[in-house]
Amino acid sequence: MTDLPDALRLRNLHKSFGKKAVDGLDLTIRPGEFYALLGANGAGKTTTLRMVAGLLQPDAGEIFVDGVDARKNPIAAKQRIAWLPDEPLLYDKLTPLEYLEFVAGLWGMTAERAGPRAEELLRRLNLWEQRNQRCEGFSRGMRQKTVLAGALIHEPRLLMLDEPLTGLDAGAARQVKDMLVEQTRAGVAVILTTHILEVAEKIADRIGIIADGRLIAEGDLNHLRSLSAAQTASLEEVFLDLTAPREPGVNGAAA
Ligand SMILES: Nc1ncnc2c1ncn2[C@@H]1O[C@H](COP(=O)(O)OP(=O)(O)OP(=O)(O)O)[C@@H](O)[C@H]1O
Repeated sequence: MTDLPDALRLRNLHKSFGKKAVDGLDLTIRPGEFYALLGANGAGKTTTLRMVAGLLQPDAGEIFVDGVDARKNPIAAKQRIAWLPDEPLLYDKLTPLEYLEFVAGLWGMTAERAGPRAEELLRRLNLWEQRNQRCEGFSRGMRQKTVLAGALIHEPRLLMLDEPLTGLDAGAARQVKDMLVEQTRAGVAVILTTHILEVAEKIADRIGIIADGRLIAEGDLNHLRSLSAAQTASLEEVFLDLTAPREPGVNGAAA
């Protein structure tokens, strides 16, 4: 395991839209690691993930995915990535099975490889019974599970999810969370953004806190607690403490 390349390595990543959105970000995620990226609205989380997914061009910096330089070899990098945006596109007139066939076709997968993989994913996410129903009548949870299956069809090494649990009921959220943890056990690295701090607290191996496009703290919950002036129990309190605006000369958050 140790000689595997990092699932994701960002070095000195920059992106500005007039105002800096990502400002010299360094981030490393190991294979099989579950990483939660936290930050207030506008902190730069989505911009970071969109650059990794190849949807936005960085102004500067390095992006390596599973050892592949994503800026030099974007296609090879994309083949290793699954990207689930916060408002994923699902074709309502397709059934889950047709949707997975469509996505597999975009990846150039053969029917021999895609068919069993689609069945495995749909069964695992409790969608097999609905495999031939059009997605147009689906609940938010069923839609989210369908796009998650689509994101995983090509067996990516790095799974990136932007707010994947927002709006899901407890049952659907549990199925998605279980699926993500299962992926990490199979060696897939997972990075997700979430405002549901309990998810990060309970599932993540490591948590990164981003503010103004910079990583201001990173580690497991105990480590983050040790950085917080409050040293309080919940991640919510630690997060609020580390991201609170500081008066000059006040110690607290890690630089
Ligand atoms: N396409 C864009 N054009 C102009 N500004 C943008 C664009 N995308 C993001 N920004 C700005 O970049 C900054 C970072 O935004 P980003 O969406 O990455 O934050 P975020 O941490 O994902 O926030 P949220 O939790 O609200 O999703 C914000 O100031 C945002 O307004």
